[in-house]
Amino acid sequence: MAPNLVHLVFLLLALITPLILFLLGRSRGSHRLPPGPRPLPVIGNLHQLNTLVPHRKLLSLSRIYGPIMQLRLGLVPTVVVSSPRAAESFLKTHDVAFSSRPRLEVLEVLPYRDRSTVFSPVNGYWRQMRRFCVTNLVNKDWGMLRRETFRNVMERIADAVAAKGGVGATVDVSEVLRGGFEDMACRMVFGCWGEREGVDIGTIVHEYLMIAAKMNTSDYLPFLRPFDVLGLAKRAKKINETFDQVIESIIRQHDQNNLAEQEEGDFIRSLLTLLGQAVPGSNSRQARVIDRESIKAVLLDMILGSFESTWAVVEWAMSELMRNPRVMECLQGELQTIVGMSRMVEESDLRYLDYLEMVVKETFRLYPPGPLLVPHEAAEDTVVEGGYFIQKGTRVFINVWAIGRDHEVWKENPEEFYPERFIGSRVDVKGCNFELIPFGAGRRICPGMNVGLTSIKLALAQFVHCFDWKLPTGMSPADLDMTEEVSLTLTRASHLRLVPSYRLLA
Ligand code: HEM
Repeated sequence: MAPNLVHLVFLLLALITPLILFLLGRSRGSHRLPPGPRPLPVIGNLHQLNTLVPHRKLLSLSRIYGPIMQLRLGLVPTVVVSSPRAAESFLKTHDVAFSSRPRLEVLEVLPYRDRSTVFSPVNGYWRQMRRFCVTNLVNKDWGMLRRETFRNVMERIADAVAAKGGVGATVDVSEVLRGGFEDMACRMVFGCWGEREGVDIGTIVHEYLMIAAKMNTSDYLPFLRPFDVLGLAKRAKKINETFDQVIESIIRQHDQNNLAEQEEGDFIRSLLTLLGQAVPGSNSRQARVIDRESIKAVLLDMILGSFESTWAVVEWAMSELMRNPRVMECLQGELQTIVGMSRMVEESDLRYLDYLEMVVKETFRLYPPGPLLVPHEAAEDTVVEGGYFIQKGTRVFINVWAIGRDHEVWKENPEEFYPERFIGSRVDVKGCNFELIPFGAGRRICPGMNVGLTSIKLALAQFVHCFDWKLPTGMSPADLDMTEEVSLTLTRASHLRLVPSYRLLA
């Protein structure tokens, strides 16, 4: 678009926005809106979130304006929730009203956009597909796969150590973790390894998460949609074509074989048995029957959900253990006592590893993989905690990252990695204690929570039990770079590189 036209559009909006807002304000009657920073014409508070780490900026704003804070991002009213009590009001007391999802622009270019369960409103289609995934994927017994995956990962590390004569090999822990978890996710969801037709599925997933996480101007200033200002729609189209080719080839492979001879645990084959089934309560935008697009959408949902969120937690936990040798020593001591030094950790050991449990909770508190959850949207006008009025259509961010640092809750030095804070505490991560909700809570709580948690615990236990770890020569714990990168997932910006040595008896 010619620059003059863009200026004209902005000028017009600058003139009419106050009027629209005035009219919207009148229709709220006497209700009280949450406090928040004053928005600018047209862009609202978008300029305040122009950062790579919006959860941090939102925390500092909430310290000024309170745990329920109203912003205007472009034309979209947005509420940010930053305390356990406020989160409970949105995700439990008014769960029905806030379980919807906004329609993001990048989704519009996906051919199966209306079939995604992650971005579907709460309806019959969402319920049916989510239930199906829980029964046929998430609740399956993945013990053997996990055992094999982490045994392979440990062997790869041992090979690296052996190649250097037993000492001094530097291992890219981030890369090893990512590889192991991605292969495991691909085998669970697709029944194949993470590379397909020369395409690395992990790279596709990362690109999707990066695109979905960008503060896309067109989502907030819808009149800019035709111009794809940040080029995100173009990127989404491209990555989608690649994903579609990969997923078609995987489905065809499962399709060619006889469906009657269904192998136990083959998720795609189970999904294919749904083809043509009617969807209860489907709306006009979604499928009335389950079709091939629905199957692809669900596969994309599951692979997006299960990739980065898992390995990122182990990566952060290992980083904190390197910065806190005392905690590492306690954890290794527990493993030595409970598991012994002559074998690797088994899944059946996990229930006895209380200190490991606390280390994992502490990692989730400081590094929740989804720092703002997936955005929710108000499906109806609602009055929440504190008597604040939340208008239908308001976008809702739950700042889980800020809740994990709430001074009112985590009184003893919230910034410190201190697993012992959970001794004698009943707080867990499963969505009932709103001070720690890395998986969300309520209707939209992560369906992959149990499988994710077990994989994380087993991976971390193996890393710490099978090897001793040092920082590369010349580096002290304080030198470790802890800079964050946010796609939809909070990961380390730089790879974690460490030097392992054998720990278990041969
Ligand atoms: C440590 C591992 C994981 C973490 C921390 C995590 C976290 C989350 C979070 C925060 C949400 C959004 C909740 C909300 O909007 O309120 C979510 C949703 C979701 N997760 Fe996970 N997740 C993990 C593992 C998994 C796995 C292994 C799968 C699949 C097997 C999965 C599949 C999904 C799906 C499909 C949704 C969308 C649910 C919906 O909108 O109804 N996640 N997850």
